[in-house]
Amino acid sequence: MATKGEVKKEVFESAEDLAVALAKYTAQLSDKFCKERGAFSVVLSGGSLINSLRKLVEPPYIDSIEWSKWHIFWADERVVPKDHEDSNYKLAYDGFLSKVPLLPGNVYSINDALSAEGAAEDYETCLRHLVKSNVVDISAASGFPKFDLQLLGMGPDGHVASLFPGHPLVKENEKWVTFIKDSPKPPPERITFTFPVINSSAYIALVVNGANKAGAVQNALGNSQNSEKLPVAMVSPEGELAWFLDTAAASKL
Ligand SMILES: O=C(O)[C@H](O)[C@@H](O)[C@H](O)[C@H](O)COP(=O)(O)O
Repeated sequence: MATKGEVKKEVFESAEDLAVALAKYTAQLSDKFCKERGAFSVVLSGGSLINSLRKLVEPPYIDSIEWSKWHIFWADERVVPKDHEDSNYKLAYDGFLSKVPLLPGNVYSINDALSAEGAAEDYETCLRHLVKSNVVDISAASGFPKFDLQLLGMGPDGHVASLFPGHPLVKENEKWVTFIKDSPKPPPERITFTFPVINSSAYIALVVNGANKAGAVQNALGNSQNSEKLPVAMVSPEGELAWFLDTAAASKL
């Protein structure tokens, strides 16, 4: 069990080693939460993270994980139809979700018929129902939903979810889910979890690879004195933060 506020960091020689370790970590947490709560709430983001989850769809995990107890959410989603190439849902579905026996009703994608603002409100309403029914835990400390595991990537600029450096959304501290219409990374319209929701998590895995991310990793984990904190450096869950880095991303540490 994690110590409150514990930060772990592991650096992997290859993408393969990282994927193996991430699958093991996720499967162990799945066991723990399925036993303790009868459910496992898992938050995905987009990007290369989905490929890093590829070992979960293979033995032994494909057979040993209690997939019917998983509930899948998105830390951020682009406001595009679910079959659009830019959709984080489509990315996750094609690369991961369609390959494991989840219950379709346990996959909480955004309502793609709504505007960005409407979709964010609708997603927050959905989360509030799931907190009431105990599918999603609530943090006694913050009053925000407490997801069992958030699997987050990071952009080269240090963004996490759709919380970008210097953007006012980084400071949102009331809403659970909000929207952005001027994302510096296309597409411009997205919905995103806010920092209080990210930081109420029981476990967060930050999965980061590539030399173009070394500076942002240094900002979060190194001794960068005068640089302003990037969003990734504000990730500080109630529970455990585990960094999964490749050697290139860790090269400035
Ligand atoms: O909607 C998005 O744009 C993604 O969710 C985004 O937040 C992603 O996780 C990072 O940009 C890392 O992406 P890579 O791992 O592909 O660099």
